[in-house]
Amino acid sequence: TSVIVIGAGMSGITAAKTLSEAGIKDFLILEATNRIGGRMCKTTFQGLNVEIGANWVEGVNGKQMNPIWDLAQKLKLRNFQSDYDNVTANIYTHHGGLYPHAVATVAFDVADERSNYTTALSTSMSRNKEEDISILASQRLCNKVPTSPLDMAIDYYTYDYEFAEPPRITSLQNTEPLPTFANFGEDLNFVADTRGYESMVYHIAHQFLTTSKHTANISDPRLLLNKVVREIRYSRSGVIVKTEDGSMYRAKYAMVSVSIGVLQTNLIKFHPDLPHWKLLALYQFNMAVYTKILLKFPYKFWPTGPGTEFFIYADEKRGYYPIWQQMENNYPGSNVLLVTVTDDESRRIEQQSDEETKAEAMEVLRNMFGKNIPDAKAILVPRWWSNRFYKGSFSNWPIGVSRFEYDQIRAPVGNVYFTGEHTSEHYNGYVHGAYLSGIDSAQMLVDCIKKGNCEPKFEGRPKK
Ligand SMILES: Cc1cc2nc3c(=O)[nH]c(=O)nc-3n(C[C@H](O)[C@H](O)[C@H](O)COP(=O)(O)OP(=O)(O)OC[C@H]3O[C@@H](n4cnc5c(N)ncnc54)[C@H](O)[C@@H]3O)c2cc1C
Repeated sequence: TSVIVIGAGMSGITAAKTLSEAGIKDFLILEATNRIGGRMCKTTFQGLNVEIGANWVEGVNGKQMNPIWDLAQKLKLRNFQSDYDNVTANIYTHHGGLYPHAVATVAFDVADERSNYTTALSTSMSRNKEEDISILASQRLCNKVPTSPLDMAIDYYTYDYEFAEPPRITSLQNTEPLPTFANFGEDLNFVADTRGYESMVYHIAHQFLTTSKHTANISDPRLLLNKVVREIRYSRSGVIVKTEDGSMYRAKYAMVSVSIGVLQTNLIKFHPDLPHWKLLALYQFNMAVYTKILLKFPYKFWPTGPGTEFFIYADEKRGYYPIWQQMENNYPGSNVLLVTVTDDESRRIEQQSDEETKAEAMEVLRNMFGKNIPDAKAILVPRWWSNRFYKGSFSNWPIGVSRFEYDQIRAPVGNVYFTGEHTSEHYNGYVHGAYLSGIDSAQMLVDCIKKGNCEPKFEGRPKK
């Protein structure tokens, strides 16, 4: 085999397809789980097909076409443009009831000023090649650090809800403005299709892997499921990949597409160890945790209709069951609510029972809607952080990592290549980042195999 691709999520499958199209067809894909798609993953909840991983096509209706939006349209994936416009009118206090619209509007205006300031600051700092700071530091500079429950809730909605980490951690210069929205557009479209968002990965796989005529399942012997890679030995003569079941595979090259969260653990042992420069870069980047909790009710007690899709709960504790989405648009008649938590709250919730989480969520809902609402009949709590094959949901760019270090994350080490959303040049954290990185990393490898160009050029270290 020429290449062993490790992992069959969006990036691994796209990388293998790119290799195949370049005539490199003797590859093998080793995937730890019993399915392809990775963090694009549907499941059933109370009779609905729902997404526990990626849900939105992010970056729609902009000056460039997001390739994932293009694919979603070709596949006619059922989707809905998320309506955030009226969220100012839907912010609940932790004492019960809504904030008066005028109060919330003023708070949103201040948040807008803060955000405009930070974006302008980021642009000028990048132009002047100044060192990066956190988003929080930029908020301090404009003397507008959010401290009240209302301001913190709006701040959470602006930053944590996108990056899954707070402004004190997130890099200013690498997120403001964010290439996803600047290039592909500001809109987000929520996928709610019985085939699942993962059907996009299957669609790509079907274009180059053999499919069984009877079942439409992938039957290609080059895709091996339930193969947990535990060791990669690499040397000038090639790679030897060992899996948990004791199998051993040889190839000239490896393409590693596992998440940066997995690369930060010792699930996969590299022999020799990855070099210090590589480890430093991998360990400095962050794997954030974003958790979408679904709750099913006997009936609706929340407002529905235009302008009600999203509502915010402003607790004294920042990030405590903060962002709610009612699913009437996406799953009519389902009586389902989605609440999103991130970061430390996600980790805390993953470690407690679902019953405890349900009780906490119910208390929050009773704070918002009163004591007489019915208990949830069912709850779904995904656990991406505890899962050894993911260790979180997506990468987030922290302060202290420059473009130079970022390039080290995606740089190959000998004949071991790296791909995945965390290696995307501009779109880390997103499905389109995973897709584009699969193409880019495979192209790097094709250049090496076909043209002997095995030392890809990245930007040098910035001069101080
Ligand atoms: C909760 C959540 C919400 C998200 N929301 C959005 C969203 O709305 N919009 C958006 O654009 N993006 C979103 N994302 C991010 C998006 O899902 C990812 O960026 C993208 O799917 C990552 O693809 P990937 O190929 O890089 O990695 P993965 O999908 O993680 O693929 C890597 C594969 O490697 C396998 N693997 C791991 N370890 C091993 C091993 N040792 N041996 C063999 N195989 C292994 C895994 O099982 C997996 O299949 C979300 C992610 C999560 C989890």
